[in-house]
Amino acid sequence: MTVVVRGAGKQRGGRTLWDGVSFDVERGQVLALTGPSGAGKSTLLDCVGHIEPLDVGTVTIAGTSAGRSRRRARLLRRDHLGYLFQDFGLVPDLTVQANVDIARPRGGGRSTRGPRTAAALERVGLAGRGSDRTHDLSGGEQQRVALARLLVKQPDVVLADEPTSALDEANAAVVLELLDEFAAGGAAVVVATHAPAVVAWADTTLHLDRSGAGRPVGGAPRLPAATRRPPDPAPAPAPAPEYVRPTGVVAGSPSPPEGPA
Ligand SMILES: Nc1ncnc2c1ncn2[C@@H]1O[C@H](COP(=O)(O)OP(=O)(O)OP(=O)(O)O)[C@@H](O)[C@H]1O
Repeated sequence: MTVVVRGAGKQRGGRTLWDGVSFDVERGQVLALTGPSGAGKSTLLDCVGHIEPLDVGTVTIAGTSAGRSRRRARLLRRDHLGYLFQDFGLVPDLTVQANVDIARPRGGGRSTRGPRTAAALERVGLAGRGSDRTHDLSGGEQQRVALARLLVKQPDVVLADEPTSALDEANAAVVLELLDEFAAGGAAVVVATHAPAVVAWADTTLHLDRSGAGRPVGGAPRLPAATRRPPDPAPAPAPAPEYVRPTGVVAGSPSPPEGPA
């Protein structure tokens, strides 16, 4: 099990965002975190990502629990975790190449960095753009740079916060396709999202209901692969491009929540 969350709770401004949250994400599985705005999806993602601590409970990543140790949390971030942030998480004054080179590649030393970066940029459609300044790129292009960084890093766990919300359909399809590849390669993927198409694409859903108790009311059984596709697009002047998750992706089932039902 790559991600194991048990009895997690978090308060913000004196309010319980969520409490008693428990879930597992296996290798190759995609979990969608859903819930209304302010329910604490991004905060839960940050806690799983060891960007901020839980108030109570535990998060175990690839068999390691950092507990209260900042050093262990930093090592988990470095060695196992990869992020797609809503604001792309890039350094605006650096070039595209430098932003991808920030990633610490799994296996291989510095000598492999250049070729890996070049291959990753080509994979996301940014070949030849390595010397561009990041702040000159469109939002979709910046998200592609962030994806290239993940391709170099190849993390065990990919955490994505609204990864398609600022993108047009073509760029959103690229993001889901790449996230699919990470899952197919054995990563556990957790996506905070409002997008019905992303929820339909994911294997399982964990719903934060903003009840104060903050328990996950979701954890829907994984849809059969054949039905795991975005819903038919609403009638529109032009048909929306649609991304269908390929079959054969390894995926598991969610563990029942441990919190109060
Ligand atoms: N650094 C912070 N300090 C205090 N409160 C915060 C902080 N960050 C977020 N919050 C509050 O915590 C609550 C949960 O925020 P969060 O961004 O996790 O929700 P969300 O479900 O991801 O929302 P959205 O769908 O709008 O992105 C909100 O009420 C927010 O105002």
